[in-house]
Amino acid sequence: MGQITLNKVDRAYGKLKVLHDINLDIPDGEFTVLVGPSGCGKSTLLRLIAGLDKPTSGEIIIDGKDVTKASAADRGLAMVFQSYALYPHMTVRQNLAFGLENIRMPKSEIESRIQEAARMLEIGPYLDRRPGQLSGGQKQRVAIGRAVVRNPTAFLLDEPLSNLDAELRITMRAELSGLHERLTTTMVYVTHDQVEAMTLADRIVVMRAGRIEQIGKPLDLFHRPANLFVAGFIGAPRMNLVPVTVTSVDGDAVNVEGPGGLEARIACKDSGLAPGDAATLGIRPHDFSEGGEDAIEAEVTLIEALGPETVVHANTDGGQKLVAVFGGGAVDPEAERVSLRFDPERVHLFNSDEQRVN
Ligand SMILES: Nc1ncnc2c1ncn2[C@@H]1O[C@H](COP(=O)(O)OP(=O)(O)OP(=O)(O)O)[C@@H](O)[C@H]1O
Repeated sequence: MGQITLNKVDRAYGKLKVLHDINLDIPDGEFTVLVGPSGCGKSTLLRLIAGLDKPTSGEIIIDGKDVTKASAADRGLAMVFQSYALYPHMTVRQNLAFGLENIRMPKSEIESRIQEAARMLEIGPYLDRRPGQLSGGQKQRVAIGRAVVRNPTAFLLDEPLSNLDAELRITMRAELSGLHERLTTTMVYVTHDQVEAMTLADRIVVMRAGRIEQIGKPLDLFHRPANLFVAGFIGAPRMNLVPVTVTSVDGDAVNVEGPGGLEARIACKDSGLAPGDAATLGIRPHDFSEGGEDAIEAEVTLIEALGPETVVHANTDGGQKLVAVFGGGAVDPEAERVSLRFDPERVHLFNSDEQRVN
């Protein structure tokens, strides 16, 4: 089992409140990823679950048991850190065995767990080396191995891949995903890398300034962000956020106008918007196509030809910056102006409280 529940959890350091009213239910076996900008409280939340820190108020329940006041050792969880946290003077084998020897596990059981973890993580050839004789990727495998041998109720991983180079991160990402599939153990994973979040998570928890903004499956967050913050945070390049004015509202649509001659009729019922209201139109860079009627005219500021894709940066006549992504070769790399068209069915409309209304 590995069901984790947080009820009304707050954490303050003196007067600084870093977590506000966190309510989160992580089902057994789920891969949950906590994302958000630097300083939003992801690591603090993970440390509270781990028992390395205690909430100022609220409760933490693991498998139906209130562990709010329990020590880290009594929670049956295993943590993996960005910095690996291996003992430098011990061999890999000793690093893996250390926690198990401390709880006086029989030697034969320790050895069989080490062999199993070594096989799973392909670290068998390095068991007699010290951490200083390993590459970054190998060290991180050992750090994960040390968690695996403990057979924990849940894995808590704090940016485990951020010290690795780009190529290795991709490999390790796939391996972590495979590990979760094999072990089916709950994993709670902190990252600020949204590709990691999108590819690893069963559910993503998006945080901002100590609060949860939205919890959902990766593609639900991408297609149905609850608010402007989540819309801007999930997806790369970032969603274009264009200020618009509501010109009219009828039963099932809102008409808006904006910079560069932008005019759009967006299907939405009960938006609460009225003519004259300020709103924000969200358009994903991949949802633009070139030219046609109703297009937004803009001056090109940069074209990045990446091969399979071309990223166009442009400024509308009203000074609105836009980013559009087209297929490779779809745009003349020397173009000075561009006409950007979007499908009103694919855009997002946000009210002045930053909530999505369509
Ligand atoms: N021991 C502490 N004392 C005082 N403030 C702290 C302490 N630990 C964390 N904070 C503050 O709490 C806030 C949240 O920090 P936390 O490390 O949880 O953020 P994070 O989202 O994990 O950030 P990052 O992505 O940069 O690691 C920050 O403003 C940080 O300065």
